[in-house]
Amino acid sequence: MLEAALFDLDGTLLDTAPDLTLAANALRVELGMAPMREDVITTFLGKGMENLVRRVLAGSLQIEEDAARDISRELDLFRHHYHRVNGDRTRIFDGTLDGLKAMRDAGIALAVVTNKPTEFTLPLLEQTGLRGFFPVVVCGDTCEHKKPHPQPVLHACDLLGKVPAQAVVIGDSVNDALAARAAGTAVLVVPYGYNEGREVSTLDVDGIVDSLPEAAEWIRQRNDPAAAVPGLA
Ligand SMILES: O=C(O)COP(=O)(O)O
Ligand SMILES: [Mg+2]
Repeated sequence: MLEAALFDLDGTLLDTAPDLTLAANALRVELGMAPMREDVITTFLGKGMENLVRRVLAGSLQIEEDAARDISRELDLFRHHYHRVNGDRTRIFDGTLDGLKAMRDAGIALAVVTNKPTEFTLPLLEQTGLRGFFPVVVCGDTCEHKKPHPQPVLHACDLLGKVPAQAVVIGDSVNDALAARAAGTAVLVVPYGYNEGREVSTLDVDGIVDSLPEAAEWIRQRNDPAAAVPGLA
């Protein structure tokens, strides 16, 4: 029985790419680099803020192996720019509210599991009116590891008092899929988010749902298979 749904934030609940692009380009311009297209920067999202800044500095999804290079100054600059615009052009995806309400009404415990740092996540959830849905919010700096590591997923399950077999991760990317599989939860993905430029059909998941109401229906049928097959009930 699925009793908990763990939501990715960027690309699943909220379309945050426009604000992240503004901040990324403000950083590039400040450092004397040309701004980049939003659709390209959108492919850099998913593995957390430090990875994003390394990709933005490299202008490429592939960052140099020199991942040890100290970028604390650039991270501070990015943080400053992102705080200035965070939320301004962010919008809630169609279906987010209806899907969350359907799951809440069905008694499903809801959590956010995002790679976005806490300092940007909580204001966004407040501003968009989503905070009240989530008794548990696990951010990119909550645990030692981020998605695709299973730790934040397992931590959210713990805080909700559920075991992984009772939970489904609902996300948009390879990072959600890998974290969920490693944690032992079910996993659904939406096709409208950010998957580092790749089709979600390439991912190892239990299902692709077009919207969060469809995810709520998937959970309902999974919990009550007879309901999906009239006549067998
Ligand atoms: O911060 C990121 O890189 C992406 O955040 P997400 O885990 O909510 O998609
Ligand atoms: Mg995401």
